[in-house]
Amino acid sequence: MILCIADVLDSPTLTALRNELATDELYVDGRKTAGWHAREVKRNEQADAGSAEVQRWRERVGECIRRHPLFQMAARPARMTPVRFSRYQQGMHYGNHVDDPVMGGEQSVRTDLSFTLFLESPETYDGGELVTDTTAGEQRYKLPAGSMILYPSSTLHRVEPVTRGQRLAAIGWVQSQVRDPGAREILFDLDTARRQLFEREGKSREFDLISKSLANLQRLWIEI
Ligand SMILES: O=C(O)CCC(=O)C(=O)O
Ligand SMILES: [Fe+2]
Repeated sequence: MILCIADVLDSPTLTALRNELATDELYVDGRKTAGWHAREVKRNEQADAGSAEVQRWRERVGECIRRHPLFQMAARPARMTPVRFSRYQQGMHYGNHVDDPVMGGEQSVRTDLSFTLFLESPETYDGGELVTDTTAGEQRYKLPAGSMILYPSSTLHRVEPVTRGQRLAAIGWVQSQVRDPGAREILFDLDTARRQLFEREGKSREFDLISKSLANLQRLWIEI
């Protein structure tokens, strides 16, 4: 399941964050954190370590993502990597690759889900689409600033070359409490359906039975 989540960051937060990330000195070559095969195709910059202020922003953005109700429902996060800020200036890109199955940090994270939170308005740059390359064909994503795409880390994907302006994004990886993507989607669908039912009819007998099933499926499938 691939999900786009709107309004993860509001406009004043985005403006403040873009100001913070406007300094060239913050960035290092993105190849530093790529696995040996991805390094071949990775041409971007990252503000990973940076100043104490950047560090605070990484935590703050991570919290905004973690707290988002739709992210909670879709990802069921057990662990997350620290958020990484990446910048693609004109000519930069990240060719087709698959993300490493385990990411380091203080804690290892099995990468079940990857996310990209777009930080620049799409009109301000050309190119820079995130492209997922699946057996069903390619899908291209270039979302409004503050919106995020959540996709299975098992997907082959790339970032198209930026041909004007710059692409700024916050990216990261999630280990889910529900390892199986099919099971995760069933929980997401049931939770969505019961919330819609509740909005329409309040706390009905049907709502209670779906809630019971949802809770019992979680007992079967959740690993903590
Ligand atoms: O910036 C993006 O949208 C994705 C970046 C990416 O694929 C990665 O860092 O592994
Ligand atoms: Fe990737």
